[in-house]
Amino acid sequence: MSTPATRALRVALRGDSILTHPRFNKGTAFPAHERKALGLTGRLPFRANTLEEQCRRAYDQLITRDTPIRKNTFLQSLKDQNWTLYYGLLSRHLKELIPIIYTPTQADAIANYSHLFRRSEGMFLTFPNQDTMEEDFLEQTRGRDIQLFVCSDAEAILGIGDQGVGIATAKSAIYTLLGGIDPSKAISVTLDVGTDNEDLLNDDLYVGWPNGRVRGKAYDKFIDKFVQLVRKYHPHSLLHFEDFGVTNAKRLLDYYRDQHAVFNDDVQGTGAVSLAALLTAVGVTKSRLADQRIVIYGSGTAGLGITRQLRDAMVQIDNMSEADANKRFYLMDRYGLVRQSLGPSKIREDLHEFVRPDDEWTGVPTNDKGEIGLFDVVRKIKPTVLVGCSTRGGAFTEKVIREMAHGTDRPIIFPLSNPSRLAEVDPKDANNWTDGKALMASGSPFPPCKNPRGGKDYIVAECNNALIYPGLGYGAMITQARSLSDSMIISGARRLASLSPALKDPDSALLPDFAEAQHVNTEVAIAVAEQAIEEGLADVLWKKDEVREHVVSGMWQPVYADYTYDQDGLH
Ligand SMILES: NC(=O)c1ccc[n+]([C@@H]2O[C@H](COP(=O)([O-])OP(=O)(O)OC[C@H]3O[C@@H](n4cnc5c(N)ncnc54)[C@H](O)[C@@H]3O)[C@@H](O)[C@H]2O)c1
Ligand SMILES: O=C(O)C[C@H](O)C(=O)O
Ligand SMILES: [Mn+2]
Repeated sequence: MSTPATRALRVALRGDSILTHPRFNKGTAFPAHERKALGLTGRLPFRANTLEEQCRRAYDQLITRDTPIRKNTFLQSLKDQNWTLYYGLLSRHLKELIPIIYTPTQADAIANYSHLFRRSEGMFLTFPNQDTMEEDFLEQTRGRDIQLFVCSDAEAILGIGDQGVGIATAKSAIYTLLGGIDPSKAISVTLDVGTDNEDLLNDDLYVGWPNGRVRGKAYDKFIDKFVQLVRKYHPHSLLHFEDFGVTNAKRLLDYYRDQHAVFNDDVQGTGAVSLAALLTAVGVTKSRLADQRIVIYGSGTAGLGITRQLRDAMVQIDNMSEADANKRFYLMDRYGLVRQSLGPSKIREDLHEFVRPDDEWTGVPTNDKGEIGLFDVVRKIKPTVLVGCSTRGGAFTEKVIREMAHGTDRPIIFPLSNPSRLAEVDPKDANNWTDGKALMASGSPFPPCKNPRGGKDYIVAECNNALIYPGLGYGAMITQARSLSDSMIISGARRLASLSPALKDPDSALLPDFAEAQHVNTEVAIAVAEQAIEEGLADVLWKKDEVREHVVSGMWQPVYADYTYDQDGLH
């Protein structure tokens, strides 16, 4: 039975209003009987197309756009018109189009958001309007079964910093594309608390709130007001945090994780995908996680998230004590190696477990500020693993990489900073400098590398959290898990690692290709759902052997539904 409100909405969805509604619109794919029932016969050209034909036409239009950013704006318009066609097209050209709607092109789209702006998408909750936040929230969510909120305050967008507004919509689209989440059940939320980006503040066309960033108690109160609305009206939803600044990301995650199913992608998603890549790499080098000496270059949100995830995996998988596992890590930041004598003014409190003692470094050269740089760290400790999440493009110089290759046979090198120009090293260079011995994975997509010793090209795995976060999130959502536990995340990472090509052929990529990203995320979701049930965190009563079927059948697919229409409206 439809309520008067939904009936009114259904009856209203006729004619132009259905053609301009991206969720229900089929464009030329409306069949004759639906055209007749919905008042569309005179609004559409005669011939009805299949989705396949529409995808062909859209693709032909897309490829006339000659730059990635023009392709991105074209696809954004398509998304505003017709979700089924948009996701149908992306699914048919996954590998080619993910870099257009997501990393790396998304970085340019966000940096130019105010100038490319055509139509708003998702929810905007802005600091000066906080008195009406509940009304504004309900205006878009009332009566809807929202299962996923993807929110960002845009303080640390990829490696390009404070952008005021942006990112949540692309991350949400990837959930649908790769994780099968119904786009009508997901909502992206911009939490606009201002920006400290002077270029934006001086730009007359900037669409966000032109004010310095709100911080401290006022910021916390604003965020809390939003989180409490999510909890009150959608207690079973997943709340995904994206690209918050380093002073907020982990703090908010820790604060809310016992209250609601929250997930921070930069901390946990990045930790999980990096763990999967490293599990495969140590399989190739026939060693254990616990045997590695790991340098984390850039100890911000992602750097610490990766460190803690790898550390926890050493404890869980290799039965190491936490204290011993902590010692396998050498964290670095803009002031060099994170070591005792830097003092509390430089070392954030959450890095304390990983601070190196000074006596370990006597005799090692320092700069005039007493800092130890990457080359000297590499020379002294001979790392087996070097991870970059510093936003410093080119920081892994030839000298550093060659030194690393002196100390270990198969250097494991992950330049994870995005977009491409911020990668700590171009994999092609690292490949040459190590004579093709490096085992690599990068945050943005890079082409395969020629093998300097002949033989087949080396495929650089794309170690981007999009290979796992849609599955982690969907696995938690479909089981209505009360939280997304560390064990659920480790299960997802292990499942991802088990699908890596390098497991079968050590010369292959460390992670599955993004062309497989839908299948991979489905498998991750199954592993996460199984673990949620095993841990007693799930709110569903499925037996283990039923999980796969529930996960797969619950996924939203970009295919047109048949509409029926009666006096109650559209169904
Ligand atoms: N591949 C992925 O899936 C993935 C996921 C998350 C983040 N990232 C990338 O990682 C990078 C960092 O993201 P974040 O969210 O952690 O940002 P962040 O700002 O929290 O962290 C960056 C850290 O690098 C440090 N840093 C800056 N200059 C440095 C230098 N010269 N040497 C050493 N450290 C330096 C900063 O002080 C900071 O602590 C971004 O480029 C982002 O795109 C990639
Ligand atoms: O957005 C991405 O491509 C990955 C990651 O979340 C990032 O912040 O770089
Ligand atoms: Mn991110």
